[in-house]
Amino acid sequence: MVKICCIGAGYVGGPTMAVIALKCPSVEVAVVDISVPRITAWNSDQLPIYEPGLDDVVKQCRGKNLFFSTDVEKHVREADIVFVSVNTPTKTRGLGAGKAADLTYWESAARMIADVSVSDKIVVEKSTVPVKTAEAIEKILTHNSKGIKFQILSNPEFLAEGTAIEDLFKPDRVLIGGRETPEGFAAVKALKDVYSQWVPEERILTTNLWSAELSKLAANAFLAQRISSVNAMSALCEATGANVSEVSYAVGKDSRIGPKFLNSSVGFGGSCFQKDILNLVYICECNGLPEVAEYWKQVIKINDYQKTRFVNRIVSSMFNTVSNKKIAVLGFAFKKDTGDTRETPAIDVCKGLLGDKARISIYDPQVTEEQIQRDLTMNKFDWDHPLHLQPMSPTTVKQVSVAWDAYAATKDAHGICILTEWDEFKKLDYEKIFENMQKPAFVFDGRNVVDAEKLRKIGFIVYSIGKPLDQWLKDMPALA
Ligand SMILES: NC(=O)C1=CN([C@@H]2O[C@H](COP(=O)(O)OP(=O)(O)OC[C@H]3O[C@@H](n4cnc5c(N)ncnc54)[C@H](O)[C@@H]3O)[C@@H](O)[C@H]2O)C=CC1
Ligand SMILES: O=C(O)[C@H]1O[C@H](OP(=O)(O)OP(=O)(O)OC[C@H]2O[C@@H](n3ccc(=O)[nH]c3=O)[C@H](O)[C@@H]2O)[C@H](O)[C@@H](O)[C@@H]1O
Repeated sequence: MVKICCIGAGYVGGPTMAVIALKCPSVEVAVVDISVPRITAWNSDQLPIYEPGLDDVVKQCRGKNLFFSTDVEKHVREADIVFVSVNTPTKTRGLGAGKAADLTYWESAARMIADVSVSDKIVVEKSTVPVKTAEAIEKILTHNSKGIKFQILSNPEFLAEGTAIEDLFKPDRVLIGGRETPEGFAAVKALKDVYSQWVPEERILTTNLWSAELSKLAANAFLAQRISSVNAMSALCEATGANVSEVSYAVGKDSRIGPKFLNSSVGFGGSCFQKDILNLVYICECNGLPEVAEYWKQVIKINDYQKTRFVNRIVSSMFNTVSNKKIAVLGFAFKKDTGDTRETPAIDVCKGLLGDKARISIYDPQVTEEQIQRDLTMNKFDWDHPLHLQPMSPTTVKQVSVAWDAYAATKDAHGICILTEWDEFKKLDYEKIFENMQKPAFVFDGRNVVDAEKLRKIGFIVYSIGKPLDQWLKDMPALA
């Protein structure tokens, strides 16, 4: 029986391994982590991450061929294939701070693998890493290996949160990069044999190591670039009276461009887009390509601009001050169908409003009060370290409260900001909400989820990102 061990039981390691266990009953899969609470949660009825369909998959395999454990060394020692899916945060100190990937967790995992191994192993990079990381990992493993042979593969993950199980069941592609040597080809084949138990042959792409590593960074950069492109257009739409949804639709109808990933928003969030682009920028700079670095930096600049623009629009529409006004924030997660708040645009928007002394009442169906308070007090990039290593800030932001539903959050509010596209926000009783708000009552829709015309008929002043502006908003222009 092939034994797989995955180091890192997070958003990638957990779901990916659960699906491998489900689809490959003859493979034994152990997912290990240094975080005790995380592993305890994986072994309970309350899984540590919210992901549609995940509970079902875990329930079918856990205890049969899927195990979650903190005994990292034992499972690594026994495994034939070791996936490494640990954090690769942005460095906050030293060389490359604010851009380069911090490979501390990766390096310590590699050293541990070398220390405990007593048989040959395939080591798979599942985390997103800078191109050429495999070379460094190979050095660590071979210099400490006591004669044991390691083959390094790059097998980046392309799942998106909220649709992880669907994405893993039917991936657009699985990418495996390896050394172009007989041993390298054999390792690639061994991993391919795992995926080919449910992924059609033509969707499993094999490349050299560097192409696989770089393709992951490139894919995220291209995806984020599309959002920044449409968000840049949203600003121009507001200035000209064009409607960004109509523009996206018309542009996306070109089969060379395609319709997906063209929704204008308050900005992209999530643990990876910004981190991976910063990493790409750093790699370009290190390789003497400042023009290329500058090109990709712009994707992040536009994303920051979009969040700032949104805050400025709120403040300027409300007579240029939100001081002591209650603003209801609907949605805090970085997208719907996840409780993940890493790098969510809601953090920057809330901080912007707090900077103007607003009182904020937040409702999100999947995010806890503790998480929101931590997010609003944590330093940038601290969120991407293992949970037990994150600073536990004892301070809470007094002007922020967390409500149990959208009606409580919006009661007596002056304005509503919609920051996550949860389906339930489309179906709220906005007449009731309007009655219970201060007047004039504002809705700032950062996700274009509400029917703006319907809300205007109720009496709201509505701002929908990238859409023609109400007369009120035209009369109160926002500085970008
Ligand atoms: N979240 C996502 O949707 C995607 C993430 N990725 C990449 O996958 C990697 C992991 O991301 P997530 O799963 O989101 O992170 P995560 O933070 O949810 O999980 C990482 C886990 O690794 C554990 N860990 C860290 N060092 C360890 C060590 N030395 N030994 C054992 N466990 C250790 C942490 O405790 C944590 O539970 C990152 O490189 C990320 O860029 C790639 C595709 C999608
Ligand atoms: O490497 C990763 O971590 C993953 O990053 C993204 O997945 P994820 O961040 O989970 O979610 P996305 O659906 O890509 O959304 C990212 C952000 O962009 C925003 N977005 C997305 C699409 C769109 O049209 N407009 C838009 O603003 C979302 O609301 C969200 O804030 C990629 O889609 C995955 O392929 C990749 O594996």
